[in-house]
Amino acid sequence: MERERERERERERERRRPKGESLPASIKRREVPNASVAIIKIARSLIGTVSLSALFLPVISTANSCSFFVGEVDGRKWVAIKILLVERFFLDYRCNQIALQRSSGLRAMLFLSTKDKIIILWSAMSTVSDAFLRNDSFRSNSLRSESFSEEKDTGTVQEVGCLSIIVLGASGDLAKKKTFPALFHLFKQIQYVSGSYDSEGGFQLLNKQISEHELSKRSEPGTSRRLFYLALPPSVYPPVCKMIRRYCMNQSDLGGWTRIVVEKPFGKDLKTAEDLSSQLGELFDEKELYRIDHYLGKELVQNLLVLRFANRLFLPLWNRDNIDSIQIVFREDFGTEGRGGYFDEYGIIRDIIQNHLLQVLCLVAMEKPVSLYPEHIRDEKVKVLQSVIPIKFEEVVLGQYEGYKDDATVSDNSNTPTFATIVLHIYNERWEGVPFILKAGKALNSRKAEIRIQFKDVPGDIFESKRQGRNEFVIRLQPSEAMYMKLTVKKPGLEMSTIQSELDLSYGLRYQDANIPEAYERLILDTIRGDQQHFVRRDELRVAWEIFTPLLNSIEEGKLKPIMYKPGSRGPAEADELLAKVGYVQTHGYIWIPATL
Ligand SMILES: NC(=O)C1=CN([C@@H]2O[C@H](COP(=O)(O)OP(=O)(O)OC[C@H]3O[C@@H](n4cnc5c(N)ncnc54)[C@H](OP(=O)(O)O)[C@@H]3O)[C@@H](O)[C@H]2O)C=CC1
Ligand SMILES: O=C1O[C@H](COP(=O)(O)O)[C@@H](O)[C@H](O)[C@H]1O
Repeated sequence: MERERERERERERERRRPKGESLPASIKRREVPNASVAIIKIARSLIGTVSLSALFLPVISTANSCSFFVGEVDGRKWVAIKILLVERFFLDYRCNQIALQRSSGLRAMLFLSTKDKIIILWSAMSTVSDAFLRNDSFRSNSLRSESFSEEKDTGTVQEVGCLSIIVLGASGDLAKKKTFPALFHLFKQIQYVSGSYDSEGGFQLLNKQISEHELSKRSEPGTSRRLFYLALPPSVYPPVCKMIRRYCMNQSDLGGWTRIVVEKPFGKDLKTAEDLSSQLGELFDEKELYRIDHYLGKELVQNLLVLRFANRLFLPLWNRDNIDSIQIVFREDFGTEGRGGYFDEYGIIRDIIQNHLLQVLCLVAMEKPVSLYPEHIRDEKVKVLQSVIPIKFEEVVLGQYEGYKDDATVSDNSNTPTFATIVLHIYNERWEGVPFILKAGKALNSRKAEIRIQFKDVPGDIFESKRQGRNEFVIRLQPSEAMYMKLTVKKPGLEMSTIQSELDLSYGLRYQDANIPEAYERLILDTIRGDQQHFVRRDELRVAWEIFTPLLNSIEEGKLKPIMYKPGSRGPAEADELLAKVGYVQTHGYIWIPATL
């Protein structure tokens, strides 16, 4: 109540405050409701070539109101725009864009006194952008331009050309479920062109249609941007990419580009993945290829680096001295549902573990990157993967749910696992001896994805609290994003006894007004920005396959067989036994009581 009253008082103070008050004399604030055009005009007149590209327009025009701040420091003009009711991502993106346009101006702004209103405003936007600003704004311009390679790619040329996103595989399951909803949410404009993937005429027609579209948008030759999204089976990637290379490349010498987004599965094992990489590598540079893994676009996955490296609290704890085991878990409460044919060829290890869970493992286990520059992050991910030692088959439990083979598209004697628990070990200074347990299953009793970090027992425990359970730090990726730390506390009351409780950061409660974007929306925007941080690099992919290929071969040869489990169960009991064997201690009697406001 008191907090609410204080907030109300603050709102009232804000209402009464004359506009511009408490800003330095050289800074003016203007309120502009629904003002995309006005903002662009004013920004242009102020700092010349501000490019608020097509991407910004829908964002700004859907915002409820915009405030922008203009100022002059040491004779240099700058502008900062605050858009209300817009997702955090766009704020970050916009900040970057302004930084790109006038990095000297922005830095001048940040060099103002920390009590300055502007800094408070920017910090208030979001912790992530705050961290970004603090980390990045004081870096050299060359590093910044590397991080946001649009600028690097295009030199001094602004990206103003027409943007076309071409989805190949438009009638498929992935396009329907993920790609189109994300694109529609972002751009609300979709045209459909039909043609065959192996016909030259089809791609010539496609090129004609895109060119006409670009002309209709008055895009200067050389500036247009074409993003090809391959929502296709990997077998057709090479022929389709050849056609794109031959018939659909745009003239890109004035800041335009062509980029290719490829979906998993990137191959079936080390050899097929490497063959595919080589074939695509002959047609496109690595910087043109975006291997998408949508788990890297999830809010709490993107939070991992901030959590680990922006919080002093975790730095000394995050290692073998304190952590006993780490689980990365994916559970789905439905089966293959019409995707049996695809799934039977790939199985749960290729579908979920080799990509999504392994990517999460990288972010949990990697060392601190030199900077947030995408290549520095991906270098660290590769290093941690290279430190994974060969999987021991006795530390693997496979399962298949009863009824899986009833699907007409699944072979009657299928050996394909729909469930797997696999223990990985990372042989380095930080993690030797800590099991990383990757668990994934379909048709289980619940749907969730989480990271569970279990700490070691307290040495010399005078409270004997270990019987209450160990400390666990849980990062729940979905559903209902949350981070919570299970702690032992004194049971409230006269008695000196202990109970399990939690420090709980439930996103739904803490960030009630925040709109968490879909993973695909973020990643598509990243491809347009040219930011490859959240995409899988070729060498990363190769090591990921090196880790799992021997196990996959043994399953294919029938040397390892899945244990049957009931749909709607926890999966094979042997999986929980394996967990106990590698040291996981389940907490009993812990009851979570959700907080209320
Ligand atoms: N902010 C929030 O939303 C919070 C929510 N909670 C909720 O409180 C509940 C309890 O939390 P918590 O203790 O962390 O999670 P759970 O009790 O769900 O699971 C804890 C661990 O025990 C394992 N486990 C569960 N059942 C068995 C079993 N029968 N045999 C062997 N292992 C088992 C789980 O495996 P597996 O991963 O396979 O299920 C998991 O590793 C959960 O529902 C949680 O979501 C708690 C705190 C905060
Ligand atoms: O990549 C895949 O992911 C989905 C699960 O995605 P989520 O974002 O809902 O967790 C899974 O159902 C599918 O089998 C797999 O191919």
